[in-house]
Amino acid sequence: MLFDKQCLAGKRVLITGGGTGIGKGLARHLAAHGAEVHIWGRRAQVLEDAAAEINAEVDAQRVHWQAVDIRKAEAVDAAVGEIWEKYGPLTGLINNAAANFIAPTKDLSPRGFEAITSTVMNGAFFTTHAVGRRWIANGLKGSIVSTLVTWIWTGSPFVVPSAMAKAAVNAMTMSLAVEWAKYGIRVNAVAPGPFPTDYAWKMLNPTDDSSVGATQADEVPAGRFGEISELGNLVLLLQSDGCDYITGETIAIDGAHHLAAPSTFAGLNKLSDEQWAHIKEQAKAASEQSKAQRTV
Ligand SMILES: CCCCC/C=C/C(=O)SCCNC(=O)CCNC(=O)[C@H](O)C(C)(C)COP(=O)(O)OP(=O)(O)OC[C@H]1O[C@@H](n2cnc3c(N)ncnc32)[C@H](O)[C@@H]1OP(=O)(O)O
Ligand SMILES: NC(=O)C1=CN([C@@H]2O[C@H](COP(=O)(O)OP(=O)(O)OC[C@H]3O[C@@H](n4cnc5c(N)ncnc54)[C@H](OP(=O)(O)O)[C@@H]3O)[C@@H](O)[C@H]2O)C=CC1
Repeated sequence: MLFDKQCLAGKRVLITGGGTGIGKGLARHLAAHGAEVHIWGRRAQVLEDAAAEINAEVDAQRVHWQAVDIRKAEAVDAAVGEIWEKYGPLTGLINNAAANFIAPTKDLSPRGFEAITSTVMNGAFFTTHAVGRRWIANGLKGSIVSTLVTWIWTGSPFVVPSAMAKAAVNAMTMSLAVEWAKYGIRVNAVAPGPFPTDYAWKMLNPTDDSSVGATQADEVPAGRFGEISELGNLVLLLQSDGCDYITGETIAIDGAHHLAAPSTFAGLNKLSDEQWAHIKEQAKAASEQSKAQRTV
């Protein structure tokens, strides 16, 4: 293990979207290094199972969960208040929850645009605001890390609402780093390259036709996908007290994918309307399955 197993003892970190994929991996990594972790999502059973699995691994009740839809500002504020009252102040926040699917922009409906942007942009703001204003009111320092994507630098066709909303969270990162530095609140972000996770790959690569640069390992200069423990180590460093002078930064962790430029969905330009209809059908079936499990 690169870091001491107790290096995050005394830390209390909220991870939105912490019940699956990268968020769950980060919850596991931070809990394995001594942190108390709070995970959010909209499916109670998924969260309960994730918390139980990690708690069993660390042999402690270190992961707690709440079913929260981050698009609802009041619910976000109430849930953060509940953490403060029941457990104590958070020391860190990871804005990780997201929604996304590939689609030709000309065919996007306003509701499709809103489903993605309201989650990524509004959700990250509501959560940051609910946590940050409590830190400021209580005179506490804190660390915010948002999970972005390298499209904040390159843009990407076929995922325009995601690229726009992630760029907005990048702007929030730089802006609040300046506004909140005087309170000891650090605001950073990570921009992962491809780290295959179940749900993201159902949304971003649902058919054989949709296998292009952004979701492939062969064009990553490092020659492989990212591993969640690597991302975990970076986030751990940003959540620790070891590098307090880093703020306002978005750090790419992508094996140089975006510098070599195959990191977007440009390869989807070749698809026909029929192929897109099939992609939509597959991605929507995956969404419906997960929506049937939502409890909020
Ligand atoms: C280099 C590699 C980079 C990889 C970067 C990864 C980035 C990611 O963010 S991956 C994250 C993937 N995870 C998720 O998306 C998890 C959350 N997802 C969901 O909640 C659903 O899948 C959702 C995105 C569809 C949103 O659900 P909800 O808010 O309940 O929205 P609705 O189902 O009501 O749909 C709203 C609207 O959107 C249209 N729509 C849904 N799916 C598609 C699709 N695949 N293609 C086109 N349009 C879609 C849907 O039809 C609705 O519009 P209207 O028909 O106009 O009502
Ligand atoms: N995987 C990859 O290669 C990359 C991922 N990223 C980013 O990493 C993060 C995690 O993605 P990944 O793990 O792959 O995908 P997942 O789909 O597994 O994670 C998204 C999480 O967000 C939660 N979520 C979505 N909408 C809401 C909402 N309204 N309120 C609360 N929670 C919500 C989902 O849970 P539920 O649906 O139950 O609410 C889910 O747990 C995202 O920000 C993504 O953009 C960035 C670059 C690359």
